[in-house]
Amino acid sequence: MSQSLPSRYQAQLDTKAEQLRQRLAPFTPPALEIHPSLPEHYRMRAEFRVWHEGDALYYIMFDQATRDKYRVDSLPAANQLINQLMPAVLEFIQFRPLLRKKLFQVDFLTSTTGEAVVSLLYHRQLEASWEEAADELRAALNQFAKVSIIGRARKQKVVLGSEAVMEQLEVNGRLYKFEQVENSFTQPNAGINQAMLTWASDVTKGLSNDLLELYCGNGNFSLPLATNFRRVLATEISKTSVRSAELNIALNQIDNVQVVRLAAEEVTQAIQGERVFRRLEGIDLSDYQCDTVLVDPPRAGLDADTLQMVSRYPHIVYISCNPQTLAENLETLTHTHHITRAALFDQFPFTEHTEVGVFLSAKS
Ligand SMILES: C[S@@+](CC[C@H](N)C(=O)[O-])C[C@H]1O[C@@H](n2cnc3c(N)ncnc32)[C@H](O)[C@@H]1O
Repeated sequence: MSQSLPSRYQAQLDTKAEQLRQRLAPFTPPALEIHPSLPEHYRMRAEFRVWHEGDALYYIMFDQATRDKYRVDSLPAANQLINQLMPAVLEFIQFRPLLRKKLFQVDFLTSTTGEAVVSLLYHRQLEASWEEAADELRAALNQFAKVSIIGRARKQKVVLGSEAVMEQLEVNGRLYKFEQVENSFTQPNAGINQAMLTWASDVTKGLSNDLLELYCGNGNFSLPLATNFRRVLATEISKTSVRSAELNIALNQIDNVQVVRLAAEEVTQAIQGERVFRRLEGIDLSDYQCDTVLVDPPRAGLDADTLQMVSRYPHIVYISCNPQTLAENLETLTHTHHITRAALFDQFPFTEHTEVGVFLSAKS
């Protein structure tokens, strides 16, 4: 008899937890805290290639191992809204050449508040008649949610509605509003994101002075953590995300977070006084007393200079989407720090991906 979904879910989580325990074992962490996800319908965004075959039109994805394409009519990992929008988009487009011609990809970005941005990507330029047809599609999809449509082609972007969804996440009983912009980084699993924010808030409770944050995205961690610190200096490389973080600070009426567009490598240069940045005009770095640093880097982890810089802070919160590069960085960080908390966040159930949070304190 085949296993039920809850027991298959638990089995995959147990495997991930065991693999992570083994990977972290050389660094003698405390007991691993485990944050399970919903077993399905947890993804707030999804991207599909579109396959044209005669009159037929369907979504495809690619097998990670073989790169073979396979047809996708629904995606259990994606939330209900995406699963409603998926067939509705294709049915509408199938016999409308204006919308269908040279369409090669459809992206869905949704929020728990019932908003969606559907992006249609084309290998052709989009004319005014495309816009009229896309408006009709938007009206048809509005029965499911507040839907915006974006048409993308080479050097062209047409926005019908908004480029973003407005997400709401609850951390320690407070609701935070986050603008999440199409085509820029946002955490895909809203429930797990909420768990990560609550965990980061918990591990930094009782710390004093200021927080330095690298890779802050749209201010996802910056805003909920602002209550634990006197001030937060949050940095990020992407212009879109920095603009979004600034908007999110205003939306949530938070007055102790400053966002600056700086790559992690540039933060190191600025802090060490090696380079002066116009983007830091009006900000006196020596005014900040950052005893804590939070990093949430891409899969590559921290570069050598950032790693050295981070290791000089008494407290480090490290959020990682790649246990392998986390372990490589921990080989350096555990010379000066020990791990006082470690958590597995099952951001991507039934995949080989594991999200990890580690809190380190300087050895006395
Ligand atoms: C894993 S995401 C985390 C974003 C954010 N902390 C969140 O929770 O949504 C990594 C972020 O790092 C940014 N990034 C990538 N390379 C960077 C670099 N060299 N310096 C600074 N930020 C970078 C990306 O734009 C992205 O927003």
